[in-house]
Amino acid sequence: MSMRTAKEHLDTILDELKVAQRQRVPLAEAVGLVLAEDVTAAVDLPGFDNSSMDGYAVQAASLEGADREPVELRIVGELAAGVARDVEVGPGEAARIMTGAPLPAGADAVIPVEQTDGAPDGVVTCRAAVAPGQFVRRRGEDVRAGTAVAWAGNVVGPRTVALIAASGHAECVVHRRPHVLVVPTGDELVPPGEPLAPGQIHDSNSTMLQAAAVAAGATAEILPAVGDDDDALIRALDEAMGRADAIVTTGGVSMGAYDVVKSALKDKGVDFVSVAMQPGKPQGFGHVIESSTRRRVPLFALPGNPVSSYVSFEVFVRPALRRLMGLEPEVRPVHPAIVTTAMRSPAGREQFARAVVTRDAAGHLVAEPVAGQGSHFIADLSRANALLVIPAAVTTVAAGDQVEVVLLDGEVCS
Ligand SMILES: Nc1nc2c(c(=O)[nH]1)N[C@H]1C(S)=C(S)[C@@H](COP(=O)(O)OP(=O)(O)OC[C@H]3O[C@@H](n4cnc5c(N)ncnc54)[C@H](O)[C@@H]3O)O[C@H]1N2
Ligand code: MOO
Repeated sequence: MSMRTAKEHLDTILDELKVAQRQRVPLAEAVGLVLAEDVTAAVDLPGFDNSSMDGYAVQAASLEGADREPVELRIVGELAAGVARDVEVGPGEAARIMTGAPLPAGADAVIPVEQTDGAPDGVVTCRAAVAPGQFVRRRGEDVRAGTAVAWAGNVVGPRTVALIAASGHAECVVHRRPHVLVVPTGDELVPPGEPLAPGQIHDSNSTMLQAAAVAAGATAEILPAVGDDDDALIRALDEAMGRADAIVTTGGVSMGAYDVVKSALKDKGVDFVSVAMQPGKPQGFGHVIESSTRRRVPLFALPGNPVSSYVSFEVFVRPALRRLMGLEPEVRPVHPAIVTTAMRSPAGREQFARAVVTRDAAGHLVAEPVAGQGSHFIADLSRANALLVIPAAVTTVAAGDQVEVVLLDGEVCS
């Protein structure tokens, strides 16, 4: 087995991945995805001159001096939001108007109802002058029909979908959301919630990897655990890979007598390598080919130890899924933090230790490594909110040293 750095392994993976195909989807399904085409407004925004206040549409000239001496105007009609503009306002006239209703022909301003006696019909008494254009939202002042409102490469969020919807579209073209197949392996695995026989454990990696894939923006499903049998693994993959954009297996990649993923896939396009990192040393990556369609699907063979599996997903699979989705950046940012306790790290292996990161009174990040740094400590993995990254050349870290941390849940609390 060749030995490579985590960065080299990630670069190898990213080099071999292409951004997912484009697909037209309803706006609600586009959130979190990247636009593959510019979006052009089909309509002006606002679509017509309209009122920003409940009040009366008037000619501003009719209310000259109304701030000194109230002016009476004849009510010639009423406009609610959603109605056609079938009223005309002349000098000395007013039309009762609601917020969002079209400004009637002839009117050039709106006096808010609070500055009048609020008469529903007949004559309205106005106690303020208005400037031309006051409380009028002009057609096209926000967006002109035919102009671009969102661009290929933009990540679609709630505000983008508001604009695209207002601009006249129910759908947009994005890079497809990848679907991930999570494939647990090992005769010892039992689905969560089921009773355990001697030697068995609950399959916790699958749920973890599915959740991590969904958190990264993909959809994911879990296949029934495959036993330590090469043919069973190949059959399971071939049956399901038609619906997958990426496959993540867990377990069966090290040196054991029953390491099924490695033995079944090493001649089927997957490279098994040792990565100079801890945890996560044994890794597999390559493209497997669906026998009926010859379609190539990227496959990540992650180690079975729960912490190794999680760290491998974070360091390799998450950036890869983002690449498939056309998202940047590929990796989470690193931040400086002060470590609270001394640590040792193996020579020649980059360490991704788990830590609880908080903010001190001065606002600096402080990283407390969790007690259990072995690859099987699920409780400490769950408690941690950061990976503390120790470079391969560093073997000891003293309390108070500055280290680099990757925050797993975004911001930290103090
Ligand atoms: N002789 C050697 N042994 C091992 C080496 C080595 O270099 N030489 N590497 C160790 C390292 S590092 C790792 S990491 C693991 C990787 O093991 P595998 O990927 O082959 O995984 P398994 O042997 O199938 O399982 C390891 C461990 O994880 C548990 N497991 C597996 N799947 C799940 C699951 N879905 N949910 C929860 N837990 C799971 C499994 O029961 C084992 O305890 O190899 C070391 N050994
Ligand atoms: O590399 Mo293994 O992933 O240490 O536990």
